[in-house]
Amino acid sequence: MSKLRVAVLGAKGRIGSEAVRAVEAADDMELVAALGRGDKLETLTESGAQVVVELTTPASVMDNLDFCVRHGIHAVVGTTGWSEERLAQLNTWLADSPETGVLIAPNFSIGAVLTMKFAEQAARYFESVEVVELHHPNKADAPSGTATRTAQLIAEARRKAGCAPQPDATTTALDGARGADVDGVPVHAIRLRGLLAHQEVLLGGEGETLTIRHDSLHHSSFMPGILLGARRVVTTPGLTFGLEHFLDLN
Ligand SMILES: NC(=O)c1ccc[n+]([C@@H]2O[C@H](COP(=O)([O-])OP(=O)(O)OC[C@H]3O[C@@H](n4cnc5c(N)ncnc54)[C@H](O)[C@@H]3O)[C@@H](O)[C@H]2O)c1
Ligand SMILES: O=C(O)C1=N[C@H](C(=O)O)CCC1
Repeated sequence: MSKLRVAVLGAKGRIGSEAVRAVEAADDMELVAALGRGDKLETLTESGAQVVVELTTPASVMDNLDFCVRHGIHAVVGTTGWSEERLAQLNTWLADSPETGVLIAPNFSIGAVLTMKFAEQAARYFESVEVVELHHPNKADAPSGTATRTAQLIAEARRKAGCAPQPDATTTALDGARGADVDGVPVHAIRLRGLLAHQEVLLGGEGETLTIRHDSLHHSSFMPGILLGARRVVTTPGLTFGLEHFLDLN
């Protein structure tokens, strides 16, 4: 059977360099290009890449995806910074290239995907819910893509269940003291040397609390998800948001 021809964008970065090694080690894949900042995107077409693993920066990701989708190259995207406007733009490009698949995964680690799922399930049973994400201090964006997605899933679950707004008597607060408001859910971002990627979802009800915590201790935690994404995206046209859609979680 022929091997899947995979390219990595952001190949010298923290997660990109790990992805290069993971693709090289996968029996069913061939690494055909490993591009860094300033490298020509035409290398992707010249190398016959079928799937691009996009692990760059929010400033670069849209131009890279524009190129990939225009050339019918599928993409697995871990880069953060997704807004409704960006997703709409990407969907417009995909409409002109209906065979092409793009997976955007706020987090590729199975534990983080399960954290999001468990938080979504638990959200409607508790009066209060807040998200704390903790990352290495080289991270460029806050809150993390994972925390943003977690908060959105929680908010949606609470809306569907008709939950009342969260109790919070705070009337005076220093800017930022109550975190960022993501769809009504407070999200707090910690940046600390020694950490990689961690998240706690704190839920509180009368007389009890529930804490759901996940820790990525090494970039290797993201690799099975990236490889699964690359295998599945080639037969899944259009936009898929979240690795959970490629996992049998129900
Ligand atoms: N979804 C996930 O599971 C997951 C996990 C870890 C990191 N991330 C995200 O992945 C992104 C990268 O994270 P990182 O920690 O590796 O950052 P990093 O800064 O270490 O790496 C980014 C790399 O991309 C390169 N780059 C920038 N523009 C480029 C371009 N146009 N073409 C090719 N390369 C380009 C940079 O030079 C750098 O080497 C961030 O958005 C981060 O949040 C996602
Ligand atoms: O290290 C990072 O940067 C990470 N970014 C993603 C996010 O913003 O959620 C996933 C975890 C690691």
